[in-house]
Amino acid sequence: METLHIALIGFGTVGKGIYESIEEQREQLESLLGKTISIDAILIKDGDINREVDNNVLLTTNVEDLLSLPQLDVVFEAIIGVEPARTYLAKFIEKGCHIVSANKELLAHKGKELRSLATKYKAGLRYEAAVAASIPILSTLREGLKSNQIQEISGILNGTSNFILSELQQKELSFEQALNEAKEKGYAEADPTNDIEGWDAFYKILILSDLVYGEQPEWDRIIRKGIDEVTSADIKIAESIGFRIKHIASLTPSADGPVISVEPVAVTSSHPFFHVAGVNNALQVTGNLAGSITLNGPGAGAYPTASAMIEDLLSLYRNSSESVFYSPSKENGAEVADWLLLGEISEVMSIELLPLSESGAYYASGRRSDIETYLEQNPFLKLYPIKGLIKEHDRSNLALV
Ligand SMILES: NC(=O)C1=CN([C@@H]2O[C@H](COP(=O)(O)OP(=O)(O)OC[C@H]3O[C@@H](n4cnc5c(N)ncnc54)[C@H](OP(=O)(O)O)[C@@H]3O)[C@@H](O)[C@H]2O)C=CC1
Ligand SMILES: N[C@@H](CC=O)C(=O)O
Repeated sequence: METLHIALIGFGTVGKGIYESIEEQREQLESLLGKTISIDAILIKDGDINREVDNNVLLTTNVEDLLSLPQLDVVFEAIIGVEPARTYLAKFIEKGCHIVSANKELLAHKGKELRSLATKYKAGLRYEAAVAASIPILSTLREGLKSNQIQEISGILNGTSNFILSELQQKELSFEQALNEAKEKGYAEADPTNDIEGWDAFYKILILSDLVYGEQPEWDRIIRKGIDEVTSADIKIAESIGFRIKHIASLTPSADGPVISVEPVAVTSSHPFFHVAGVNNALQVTGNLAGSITLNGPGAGAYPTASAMIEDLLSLYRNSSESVFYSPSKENGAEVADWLLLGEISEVMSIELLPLSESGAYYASGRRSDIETYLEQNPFLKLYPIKGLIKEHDRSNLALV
């Protein structure tokens, strides 16, 4: 049988997960590929750490050692940030190697450049793991919803944030304790700023925007908030009146291009994200023909991420197209939305607020810009968009709480 020569860049949570998963599934993979697999080399940063890998694998801190291998078919990249990953991948693509990456920061910034380089050098570039780890959202969009116009994608896209919010909701833990647990489990990035400030979900939704609409909005026009300002008190008040706070990224088309928001949202029990707990991610995709489809599964961790990357490896040896583009209609989606406001009202304004509890929770309906104007005069109020249905009888019931 022919041999498929592989190298790994990065041997942390994800890199190790890929190595172990290939060993675990070797027989099945080789039978699916019709080739034997050889992991020839691994690039790491710290040459002093002892790594449990086969003696035949070249462990190196010098990328040139990988570039000078006599044959290299596929490079798995799992390091952090744009550089040096971009420079390394460009060199491998120029050699005609296929790339499988999990690096969402790199792909949000440089995906377009790498995709055109890959086309030029006839190399495959896959990155399913970069968005929602094990959930096959990119292949669902590419392969399963090609004939649809995608009207909305919304998702819980950061496993660490969902894990922390769930822990705060279910247990008497501090934010720091929950974050430390997420680090220990390999969900959070080494520097978790990207997770808790919403950057990680921001990069992921940008990758989806590129894939579905062929473009990204201007970054400074995107609302991006993390979970760093969500308190246990917010979570408990919301819970007591039937809401759950979730960190959600949304993508919709508009006449002016894609519109994105990334922020904590109050979801009602009717919404499919209400019960998405722990490290799980979920995506709701609305297609004009298919209607709304929800996918739910592990959004971080060694093996869920390795699963997506190994599926990418298999897809490289099948024929499948790189992207699905759809031109949105000229109509913008409805701008009026439902809002949950938590906190103290200092100045009354001409906006209808429905009290939802005695401990400072209010419902409002209106345009974001109007509500935000209201907030300028009421700095002690926090705003959460609501997702899920609010029926009239729910509103009056809640008002009595
Ligand atoms: N953890 C997860 O659940 C998921 C992570 N991802 C993405 O996968 C990537 C890797 O994440 P993760 O495995 O968690 O990160 P880790 O911090 O666990 O591992 C990073 C690895 O990259 C290596 N590395 C860092 N810089 C360099 C460099 N310049 N040259 C060579 N190797 C380098 C490190 O080497 P050394 O060991 O020597 O320090 C380490 O092995 C990130 O882009 C992340 O966003 C995507 C989906 C899920
Ligand atoms: N740190 C990320 C890892 C997966 O992308 C997360 O928590 O979702």
